[in-house]
Amino acid sequence: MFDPESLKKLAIEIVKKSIEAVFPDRAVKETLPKLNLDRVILVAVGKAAWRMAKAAYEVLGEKIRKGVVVTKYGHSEGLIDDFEIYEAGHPVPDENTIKTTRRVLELVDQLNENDTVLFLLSGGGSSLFELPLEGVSLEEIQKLTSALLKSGASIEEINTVRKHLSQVKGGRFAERVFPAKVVALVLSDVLGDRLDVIASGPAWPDNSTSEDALKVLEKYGIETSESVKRAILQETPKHLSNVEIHLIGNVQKVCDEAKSLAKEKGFNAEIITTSLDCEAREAGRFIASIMKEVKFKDRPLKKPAALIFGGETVVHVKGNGIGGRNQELALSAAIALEGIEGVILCSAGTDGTDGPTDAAGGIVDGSTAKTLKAMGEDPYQYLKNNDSYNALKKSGALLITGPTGTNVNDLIIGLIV
Ligand SMILES: Nc1ncnc2c1ncn2[C@@H]1O[C@H](COP(=O)(O)OP(=O)(O)O)[C@@H](O)[C@H]1O
Ligand SMILES: O=C(O)[C@@H](CO)OP(=O)(O)O
Ligand SMILES: [Mg+2]
Repeated sequence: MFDPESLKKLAIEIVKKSIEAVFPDRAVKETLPKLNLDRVILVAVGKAAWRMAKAAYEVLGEKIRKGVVVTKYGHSEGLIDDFEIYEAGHPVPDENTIKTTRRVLELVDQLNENDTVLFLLSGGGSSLFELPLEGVSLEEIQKLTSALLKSGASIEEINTVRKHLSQVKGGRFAERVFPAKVVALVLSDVLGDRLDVIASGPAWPDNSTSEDALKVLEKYGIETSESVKRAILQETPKHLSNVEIHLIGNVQKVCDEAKSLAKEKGFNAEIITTSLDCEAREAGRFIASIMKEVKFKDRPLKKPAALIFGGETVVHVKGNGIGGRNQELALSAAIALEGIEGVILCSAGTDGTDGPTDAAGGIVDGSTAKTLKAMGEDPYQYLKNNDSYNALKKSGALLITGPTGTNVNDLIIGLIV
């Protein structure tokens, strides 16, 4: 039915088309017309900010009085009318983050109760939209962010800390906009779609407390200064009266699309989970074990089968290699699938940038590990050193899409024939 090359092409096609289904322009254009907005100040923040802003401009045009966009380096695609377009640091904030956030606050400070801020929010916003509380320096925030990212802490834990050190996170941006109104369109890259966790919830009441934040630092043994601890004790807002939020895209949507595409191609398809959140290498091995079950025992699905997973695994980085959670998951699966024919696994970050690399993820089969060994390389050593990027590069198993403009977690599909 499928030779290895056509199976690989099919897997890539399903992943790419599924990601296209959650492109921000489609999601914004479906929602905006229903909101009857006029004379808005547009603020777009996150990895998908540029495309969300462009789509909003195409729908609202002159109804937008002013537009400010801040996104990750390399993620803006030119001018949008007379909007102010900025790029800043991700996943660690930098000087441009601070400069742009000050500019946004300067704009919203001039608003009154008759004004509306159209807030287009997507993942990555925690690093791209930040102004630390008084007494906390950018350097301290940068150090804390890097330590938290490497610690294996979940995004919910990371953002619990970040919300308690910021003038714009944990609902404080909506507070600053008051008495003007915030209408927010949100692309979720957080499992369970918690609105106070996505991009650290700038326009949503914070469900976490100062105590929760201190507990996260203790749990991961992360040292901080006295001034940071004092800042954390300032509690975030728990109620907001000026916010309307619309969730316009998430990992469920991208998995639904993958399932229907796989079924169209004649596969028995099932979404196994949309909340995959364990260590990437364990996920890779476990998914490979289910793929073997289908291959040799036709369960839980009969061949030809498509297993679909959504979520956001974590990587506890100990080695000094380069990679990302999708690349690490793919390499781990490749090791477990070695020698098995008629299986392919593709794992991709929907934003197109997996970890600090230019890859979206990896696409592996039963020959990937063998290819590395034939070069005298040991796939397991690469995994141990968190060097999945180089292992997949050497074996021609990197998945490159370029920044996709969207950001709704990770999509993994396993095809078995
Ligand atoms: N060498 C590596 N191997 C595997 N994962 C890594 C490596 N370096 C960083 N990471 C992981 O990449 C994550 C950040 O990647 P990124 O794709 O930018 O996340 P997101 O898309 O959620 O912003 C970090 O949480 C870290 O755990
Ligand atoms: O900005 C953030 O807080 C997170 C979650 O929304 O996004 P990312 O993991 O892409 O940095
Ligand atoms: Mg990413």
